[in-house]
Amino acid sequence: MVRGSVGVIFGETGTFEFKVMVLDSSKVYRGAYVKVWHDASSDEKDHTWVLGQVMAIKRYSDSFSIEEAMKGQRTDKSDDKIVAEIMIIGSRDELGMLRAPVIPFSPGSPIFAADEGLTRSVLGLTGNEMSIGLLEGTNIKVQLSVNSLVQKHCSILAKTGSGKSYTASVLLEELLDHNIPLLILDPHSEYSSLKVEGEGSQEDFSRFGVKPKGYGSNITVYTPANKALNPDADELFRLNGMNLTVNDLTAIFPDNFSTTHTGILYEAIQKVRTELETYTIDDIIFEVGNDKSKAKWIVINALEQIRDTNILSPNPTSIEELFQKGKASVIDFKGVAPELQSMIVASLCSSLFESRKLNRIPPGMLVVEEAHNYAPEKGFSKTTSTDILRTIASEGRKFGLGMMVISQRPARIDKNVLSQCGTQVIMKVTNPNDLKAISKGLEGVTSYVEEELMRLPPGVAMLVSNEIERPVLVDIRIRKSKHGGESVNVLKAARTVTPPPPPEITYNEPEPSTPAPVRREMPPVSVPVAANENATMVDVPVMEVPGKEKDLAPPPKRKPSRAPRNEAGNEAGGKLFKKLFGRTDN
Ligand SMILES: Nc1ncnc2c1ncn2[C@@H]1O[C@H](COP(=O)(O)OP(=O)(O)OP(=O)(O)O)[C@@H](O)[C@H]1O
Repeated sequence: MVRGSVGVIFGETGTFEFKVMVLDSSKVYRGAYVKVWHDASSDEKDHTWVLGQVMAIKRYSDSFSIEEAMKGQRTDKSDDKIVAEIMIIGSRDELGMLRAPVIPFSPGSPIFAADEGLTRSVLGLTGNEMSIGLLEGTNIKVQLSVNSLVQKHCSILAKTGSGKSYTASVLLEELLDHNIPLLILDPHSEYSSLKVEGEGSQEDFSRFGVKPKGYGSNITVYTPANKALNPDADELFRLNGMNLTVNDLTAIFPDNFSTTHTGILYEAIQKVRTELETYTIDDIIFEVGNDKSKAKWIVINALEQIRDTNILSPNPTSIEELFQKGKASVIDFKGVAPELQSMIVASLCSSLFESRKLNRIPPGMLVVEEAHNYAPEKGFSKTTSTDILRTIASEGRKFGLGMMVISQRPARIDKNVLSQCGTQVIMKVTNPNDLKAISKGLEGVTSYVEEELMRLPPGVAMLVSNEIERPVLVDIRIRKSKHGGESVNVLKAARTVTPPPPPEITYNEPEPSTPAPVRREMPPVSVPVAANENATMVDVPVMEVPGKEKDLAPPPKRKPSRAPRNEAGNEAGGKLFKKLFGRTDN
């Protein structure tokens, strides 16, 4: 036996694979990397170490009697034969190109456990900036390049509970350590825990060569709702409510505006613009009230719905505030209705892209959790945010705006978005449609890989990237910061004593002051509320409609059609507010 060899090639060999009789089963296991000296060619240039990987392993023995084994008398298993199937990956030539042997290996050649240098260079693991874990079954660090990850986008795909948000947070920690600005769209309040130092065994931290760390003041959590609904948020998130255009408004709830309604809105905004330098949604509502058609009520209703979300403000959250070097802004969508979420994503991402194009903000990364909800594949659903996410996916790299796409349903994400991701981190996936979507979108993903994905244990990911030669399995490192988004242990919760109810929240939301409107009291009248004009009638307060003789009078003073807002910045009790944010007691 050649010193250090872990097996010997036998049988028929090819240029893509060969079989090995295993001598040291602690070094040759499924997924292990091995090396073999190639000197079958007469050309000395081809004499080199070649890297291979164990794809399958079999064990057999024919030197025992079944009868004895059935009686449990087969205790000596030392004559078991272990056979491994090796797939040849190749070697690097003097130009750094990957080459596979053109002449098969000789049977009888010894194989060895691969060393770190060869494994790294042949696989192309040459990044040295972001440590995301260890090559599965080895102590070899897997490091990615920040530039490549951010510029060429990345995706993190896995079935629920397989470690998507954990892995995403590992990448985000690394990006924060490199001062990359992050904007995180967080539907489940999972990312605020980046603030807090992680817990875990010292052994785990040292295995991966990292130390616990909380990112504290580098993380700011914004709520598009309010602080009564989301007391953990640091700041309110608001969109610009001044000088809105027809497109701005119809994009919010597109289904609420037919062509007729858009026309009424257009006319009203044109008129408001001729009279006021700056105007609010209340001014538009008032002007729509001057329209003669019955259809105006639909428009007023839609505009009031938008106003009552309280997402519009004269003091909007600026992109410059959200996207800063070394900072992560988390938009926590807790308690925000899906249609409003996608409107916010559309508006926010458009501003982000425009600001980046104009170099008003530094290069950085947009992180989209549950991306199938914001950029769904055609045929699943329609959302206002799909177009801008597609644009960022296809054009973002030109401007240094990267996107991290995270989803548990790869089959349901817009293909144009998914296919633009140069780095894919895939964890356990079992749904056949999702597996198909992953393998369709990736080069080098074979049916072997699909099988591997179904069997991945938690915490292990398959890394597929333009930078590396073939998919590799990575044991994702422990988080430096605390993991959020743990699932609730229902049984444990049921067994614990119910705590006393929390103290009632009395919260005066410090909403920026809107210009105080003057209002008129109106009797209720019946108007249709659905998007079609023949819909059922309900009672709503109505604005005064100017009579014929009043048409000649100067334009009326702007007066919104509803009662003034209270100090908390909203009309507590608005039906839509309740629908969108779940409660109204703020
Ligand atoms: N690399 C890892 N090391 C240690 N634990 C991990 C790792 N990855 C995941 N876990 C554990 O697995 C659990 C599930 O992970 P995570 O919350 O990231 O799943 P998820 O896919 O985001 O789930 P969901 O779809 O429900 O949000 C967590 O409790 C986490 O502690």
